[in-house]
Amino acid sequence: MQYVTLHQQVKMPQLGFGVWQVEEKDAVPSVKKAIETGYRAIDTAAIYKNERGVGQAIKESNVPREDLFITTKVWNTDQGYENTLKAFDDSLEKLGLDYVDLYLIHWPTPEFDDYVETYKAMEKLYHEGRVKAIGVCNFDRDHLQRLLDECDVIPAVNQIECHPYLQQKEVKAFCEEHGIHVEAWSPLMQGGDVLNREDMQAIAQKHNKTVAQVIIRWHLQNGTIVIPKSVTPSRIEENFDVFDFELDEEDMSRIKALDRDERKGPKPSEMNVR
Ligand SMILES: NC(=O)C1=CN([C@@H]2O[C@H](COP(=O)(O)OP(=O)(O)OC[C@H]3O[C@@H](n4cnc5c(N)ncnc54)[C@H](OP(=O)(O)O)[C@@H]3O)[C@@H](O)[C@H]2O)C=CC1
Ligand SMILES: O=C1CO[C@H](CO)[C@@H](O)[C@@H]1O
Repeated sequence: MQYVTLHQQVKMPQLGFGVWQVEEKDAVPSVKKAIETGYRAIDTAAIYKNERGVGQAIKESNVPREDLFITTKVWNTDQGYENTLKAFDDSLEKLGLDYVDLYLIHWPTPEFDDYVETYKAMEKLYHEGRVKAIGVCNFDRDHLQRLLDECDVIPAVNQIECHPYLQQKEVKAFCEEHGIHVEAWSPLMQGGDVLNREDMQAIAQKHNKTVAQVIIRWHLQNGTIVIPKSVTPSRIEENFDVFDFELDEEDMSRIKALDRDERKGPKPSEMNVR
């Protein structure tokens, strides 16, 4: 496993396991399978409604807590200082843990203008040692700049939609400049068309790998943290089997050329749902 070191000197596995759209009852076998396979980082969120299942799988895995890296997120309706503290307690209780490794703001929802207060509550949790690191999701440069100007703890991570069709050059450059790690959500474009492209299949065949493995490898070689989701045991294994090959410069530049600003999710500035 490869790790990145976050601002808070915490080590985070660069490859983790995402659990959006994994129902509570399926979260237990899926997360247990992931941990057995070797994943040590799990990415959940209050809104995924599976924190109890994730917590149960963690317990049943018998892997020491300190060897696991658990991320959860504060949902839009729980933003604001006091609400965030309550939402965190609720997530912790559901997970059955006494700390989480990374706590993230799920969306900036800029029209409500309360992500700074939300982040300040997360700073309190960080100073109390109840979260090892804090960060954000779906923050554009101007949202990040406000946190840098008005808060004390630099976000450890910005988790954003990122895959070959949406390579996020601008936000990535800003994050790199400020030492904020980029984490890719929907790294496989939710299992979409990109997996069926002939040019991607040619790269995969060259390395005797699948297109999904090539894309995960591309994220890793770009220095991005990556959290593919699957409830299919063979794919859970496949997505982890990416440490025995390397894409060459030609492969990397062919994938780079696929960037076309195509999203699966909303633009951060336009996601103002509460
Ligand atoms: N912060 C945020 O706003 C967001 C965060 N996320 C996080 O990122 C994680 C990953 O993103 P997600 O949107 O789930 O999408 P992914 O890009 O990880 O794709 C998941 C889909 O691809 C399929 N799949 C997985 N592996 C393979 C494979 N090897 N070959 C073919 N198909 C495959 C899965 O099918 P199956 O399960 O049936 O095997 C599933 O349908 C989420 O689970 C969540 O933790 C996601 C969205 C937004
Ligand atoms: O992580 C995510 C998946 O679930 C949410 C909706 O229920 C999305 O908005 C979010 O980006």
